Amino acid sequence: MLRTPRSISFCLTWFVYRQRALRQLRTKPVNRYTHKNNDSDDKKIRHLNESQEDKVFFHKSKGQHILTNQRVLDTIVRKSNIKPADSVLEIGPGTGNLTLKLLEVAKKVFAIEIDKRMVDILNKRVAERGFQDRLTVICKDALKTEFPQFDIVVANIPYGISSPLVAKLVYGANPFRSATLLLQKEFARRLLASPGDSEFNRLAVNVKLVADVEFVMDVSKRDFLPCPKVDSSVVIIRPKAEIPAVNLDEWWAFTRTCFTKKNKTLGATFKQKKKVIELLRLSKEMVPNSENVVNVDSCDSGEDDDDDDDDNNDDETAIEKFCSPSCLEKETSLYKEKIMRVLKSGAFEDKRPSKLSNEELLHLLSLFNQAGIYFHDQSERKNADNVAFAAAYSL
Ligand SMILES: C[S@@+](CC[C@H](N)C(=O)[O-])C[C@H]1O[C@@H](n2cnc3c(N)ncnc32)[C@H](O)[C@@H]1O
Repeated sequence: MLRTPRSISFCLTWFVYRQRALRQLRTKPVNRYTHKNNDSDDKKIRHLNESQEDKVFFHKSKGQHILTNQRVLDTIVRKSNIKPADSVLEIGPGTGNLTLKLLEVAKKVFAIEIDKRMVDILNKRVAERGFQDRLTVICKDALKTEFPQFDIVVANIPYGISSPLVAKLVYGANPFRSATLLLQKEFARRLLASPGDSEFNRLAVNVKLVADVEFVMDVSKRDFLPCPKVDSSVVIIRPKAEIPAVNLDEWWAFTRTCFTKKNKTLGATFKQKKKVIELLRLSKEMVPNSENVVNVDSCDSGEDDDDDDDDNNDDETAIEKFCSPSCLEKETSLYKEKIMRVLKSGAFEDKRPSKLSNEELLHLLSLFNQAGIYFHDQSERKNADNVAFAAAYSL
């Protein structure tokens, strides 16, 4: 009899505590700085953050994972081979762990950071060390900002912008010696991949056209605060002294076509009706009535002919203004034959893009262009400034 009230009271107490604990869990910021280890730099950062009026929380959406392993930071700086007269560009300095090390060896550091809270912490730490005269912080989105002149790049970048950022660097207007980048491991593997590797894709092809990529080291996720879900790697990208004479817009459009399905044979890719119509439409827009395509006048009106491929309606509508449905069928079929002739002439029909070197791909593109087949409207703008570039191209 006496036991019942006590157990009810116990249950009630347990329930209240549980509700309170659940509420706390729900209100706790997801990326709160909670990681514990004994690394001295870790303590420094936590102390630094706690000394701020507003405590700093790290945002996953901005890729805010702070590198705290001193050995890794030192290796990155050492491998970057920074000369005393060098200006270094750092993308995403965060709280400044890497920036402080860069300032010890470089003449000048330009740091582009999107988060004002990080900029405040960075400026404070840099001023404490007396380096403020050699640091210029640009509080903007690195993809939407013109880069200043720099000699080399050293950065632990936010992984979410890896592809457009690498594109902006290697295809941008600023000449530079090298870029030492800490990247997501899988992304780094794709940059390093060679023809025939499973990771080899359009990114590798496009970067390899203009730069060499060297592997430096893998970095464990445990070396970051807060700890990310993925491991990382450091690579060095070095722009090539000479790059092939190729229209880059044409090259990107060509590699985009070839690598849509990188393991399909080129014959299968270029046989697709949608692809043929796309290329036919482009050739008509560039050179209406050119000898590259069948003359519209030579086609009969053929209004009774059916087209049974509904998938291609958009492309077909786009070129309807040029000819009737039956004429389109004939033109498409003749254009397909022309494309296949080019592939056969270079023995490319049965080859897969994932196994081709850049030299082979360049050769195929030149064969297409010689035959009057283009992948990008040659009359369109050629020199994108590097801000527009990053927005427009993702490798
Ligand atoms: C991975 S953290 C690196 C922090 C620091 N470099 C380190 O190694 O500890 C990436 C940093 O990039 C910043 N960031 C994210 N998106 C950015 C962008 N689009 N432009 C510039 N900075 C950005 C984040 O706020 C964050 O501070």
